[in-house]
Amino acid sequence: LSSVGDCPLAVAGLRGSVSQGDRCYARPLFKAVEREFREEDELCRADSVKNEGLIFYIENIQLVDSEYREGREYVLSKFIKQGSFGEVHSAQDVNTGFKFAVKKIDLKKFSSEEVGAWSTCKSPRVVKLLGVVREGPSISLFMDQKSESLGQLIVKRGRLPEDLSLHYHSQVSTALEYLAKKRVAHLDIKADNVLLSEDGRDTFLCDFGHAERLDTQGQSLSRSKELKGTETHMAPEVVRGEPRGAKADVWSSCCMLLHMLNGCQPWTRYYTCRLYLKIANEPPPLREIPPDCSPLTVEVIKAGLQKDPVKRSSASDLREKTDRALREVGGLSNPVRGPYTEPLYTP
Ligand SMILES: Oc1ccc(F)cc1Nc1nc(-c2ccncc2)cs1
Repeated sequence: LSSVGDCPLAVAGLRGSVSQGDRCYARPLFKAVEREFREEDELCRADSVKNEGLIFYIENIQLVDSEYREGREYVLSKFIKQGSFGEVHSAQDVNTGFKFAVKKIDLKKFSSEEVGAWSTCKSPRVVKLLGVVREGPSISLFMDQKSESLGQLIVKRGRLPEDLSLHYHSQVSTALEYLAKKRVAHLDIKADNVLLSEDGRDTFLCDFGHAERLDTQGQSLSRSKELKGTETHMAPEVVRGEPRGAKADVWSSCCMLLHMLNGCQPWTRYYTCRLYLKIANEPPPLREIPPDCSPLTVEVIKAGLQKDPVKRSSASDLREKTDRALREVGGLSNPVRGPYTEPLYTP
């Protein structure tokens, strides 16, 4: 067990236990570990359940005899939500009292991309992945616990004021700028996957369950045509099964901006049927931009909801436009915990 640099890492012992090593080996190792896990005999009996994985931040998560098991080294507390491919609970380390969130994924549904893409992201705008441990037939992903998601705040407030919506959109665009530089597409950008700090002023992107790595041209390496993400926020190229990349996240971030401004997801007030065909064939949902929005906010949404990904703004262009729009409305002045405002339309 040795700590490396400022982020001691427990690297998967391919056989049996959790140990430490260097983060930069996490990804190829994780491919190997994933293969290992898959090939692993399904006969792992309860008493010989394997416990192996990577713990990135060892000071808060304490291994015991180089193992980290639910019910022993940590305990689950309340159920939080159904994340992508697994249930999310809040949890606490028995020895340190450290609280965190954990998503438990069935081994068969586990994609090494969720860890590979996430573990390369070290940005203040992306929630920290604290570690990954296999527990028999499932994989547990540990992350920093946050108080609530942007999705929950929108439900509480009905819809958000323009300045607060632009403030959050600017931060998410910053996260997308970072992901694009790291050649990662998240592919499930939505308010439920944006977590808030205690005071509600800072956002953290989470849930890389649909993430894909990008090539030097910014196109997904996975070549998968699988429909990924949340239908109301899917970009036209995604629903058409065309090559998708970082620009798909830009489209989704503007769907999220409409969700914040209106209090309802785009398309849902006009259609109840499957939306894929509407997204592919109809014009972008610009008619859903609230009439009282400032002109620069309209510019942001028009630039991000270009159906052709080539014409669509990049995350960095969109962040600049969003910051200008926020300045035009006088900056962030509304409180995060403010009054309930009736959504423009309740489905
Ligand atoms: O992909 C994950 C990997 C590990 C986790 F622990 C959680 C997630 N996914 C999500 N977690 C949340 C959430 C967490 C904590 N508080 C409020 C919401 C919303 S989506």
